[in-house]
Amino acid sequence: MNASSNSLALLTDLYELTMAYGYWKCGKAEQSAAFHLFFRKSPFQGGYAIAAGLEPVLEFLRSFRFETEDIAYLATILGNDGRPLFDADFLQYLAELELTLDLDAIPEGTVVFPHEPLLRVCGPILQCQLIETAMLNMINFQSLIATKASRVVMAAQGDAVLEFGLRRAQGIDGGLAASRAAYIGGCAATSNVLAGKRFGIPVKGTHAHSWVMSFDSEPESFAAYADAMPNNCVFLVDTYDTLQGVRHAVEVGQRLRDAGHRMVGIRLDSGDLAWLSIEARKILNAAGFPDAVIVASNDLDERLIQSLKFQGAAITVWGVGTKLVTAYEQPALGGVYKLGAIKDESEQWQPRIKVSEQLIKTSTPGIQQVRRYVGGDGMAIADMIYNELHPLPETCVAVDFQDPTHRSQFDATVAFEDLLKPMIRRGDFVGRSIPLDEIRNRALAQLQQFDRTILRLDHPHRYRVGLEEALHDLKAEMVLESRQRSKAGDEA
Ligand SMILES: Nc1ncnc2c1ncn2[C@@H]1O[C@H](COP(=O)(O)OP(=O)(O)OP(=O)(O)O)[C@@H](O)[C@H]1O
Ligand SMILES: O=P(O)(O)OC[C@H]1O[C@H](OP(=O)(O)OP(=O)(O)O)[C@H](O)[C@@H]1O
Ligand SMILES: O=C(O)c1cccnc1
Repeated sequence: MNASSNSLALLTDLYELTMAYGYWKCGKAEQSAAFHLFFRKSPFQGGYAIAAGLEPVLEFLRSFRFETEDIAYLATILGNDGRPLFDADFLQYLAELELTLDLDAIPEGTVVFPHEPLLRVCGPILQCQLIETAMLNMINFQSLIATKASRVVMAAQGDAVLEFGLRRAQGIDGGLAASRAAYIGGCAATSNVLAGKRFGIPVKGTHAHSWVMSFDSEPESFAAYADAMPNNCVFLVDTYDTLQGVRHAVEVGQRLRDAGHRMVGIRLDSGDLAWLSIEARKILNAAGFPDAVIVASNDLDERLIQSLKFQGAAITVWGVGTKLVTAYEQPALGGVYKLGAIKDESEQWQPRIKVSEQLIKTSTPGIQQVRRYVGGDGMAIADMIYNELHPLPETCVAVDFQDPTHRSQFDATVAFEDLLKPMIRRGDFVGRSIPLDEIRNRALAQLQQFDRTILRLDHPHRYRVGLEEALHDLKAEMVLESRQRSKAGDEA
């Protein structure tokens, strides 16, 4: 019997399971821990990211359990000694395991910055560890693509961006997840029909060169397309001679108009997109089609779109595929998942730190929350990461992450929002499932809260993210202690 399940409990790195086994063996399985998922550097040389991937994480957690066939598989894994890696009793423990974790998360579509916890997981350390890899996988990829999309959409300056990436995406899940994330980042539609069905994203498309090539002539191909879909005609005009193609589109467009329909526009997919679009616009306008859209595609990304805008291109809709869905110039967001605190035998939280030679890689201790201060004009002023284990003073001081000599003060009159929201408590979902359109609107609205100097594509102005002073001091103390301990160890 193959009771097929949606659970992805085995979607993990083996070391999560070996650690889980270790925790179980040494009696630490139920010890409470707090982990944070964050990235250290904004992608694409930019200054921000768009949080995405939470809904799939919630789905993963909702369906998380080790099925009979998962347990049977785990029983077949052998260690280096050729014996089963895991005890039967441990596998029985996994078979009965139900997650009892707390999860707080920054909602999808929020503008986020390096070092800010996008997710905070509290509960039995064994459970925290078992879900690490899958959560990183989902948040890293979708946040990366949502960010890429938001840059592309920003470069398009209000023109629609269509996501055309499925055929060159990183596999099936990469294609689906990318379409979802690209929509969050502001794309208007996708060519990916399954993503449309699954996530409710608008689907749009034109036609390929093969359509034109399958007829004896281009006009014949356009006419046949118009017969089949008189209200959905965006003619691909560059199969042979692009400007001649535009004239052929115009001829068919006039026939459509005479029959009471409307040609939507044309698509350019090769050649000098700036020059061709300007010439095509002249032809379309002269023929009485000033509203016909000009779609462009061909290896576009945010920089090329910016350049084409600079050149005065008359493109009104941008079809962007490969470079968007593969995050071509930076194919991964380096999100990590670090332990911030653990409870001791007397149930007191003890902060923990991972010290690194590189200050940027030294983790932040405590149970963290992110506070975003907002000015009277609605613009974000700065973010402050604080430790929920310590009460905040009336006036908070945020010590800049990169430059500790820079400190900002926020008294009780400054408006703020705490970004991490309760999603799961003791295994039960307590958040709200947010429709994708609402997430997308949140991202678009959030971007308005940040100065364009912060959002610009390259060498952006740095938005201030700081550690609340007491947390900054705790971190500094813990780093010093750790250094002293290792020095003492060296000397002993
Ligand atoms: N005006 C422009 N400014 C900057 N880059 C452009 C401009 N027009 C097109 N490009 C880009 O130049 C690259 C090459 O385009 P081009 O159409 O010459 O080659 P191609 O795609 O190999 O053509 P074909 O499909 O006909 O073989 C593409 O990435 C395209 O987006
Ligand atoms: O360049 P991208 O940003 O990835 O956008 C998608 C590309 O995919 C299609 O080309 P393809 O050659 O696959 O098919 P076609 O015959 O429709 O041009 C389309 O014409 C675009 O050029
Ligand atoms: O509809 C289109 O024009 C399209 C779809 C996928 C890839 N390239 C183009």
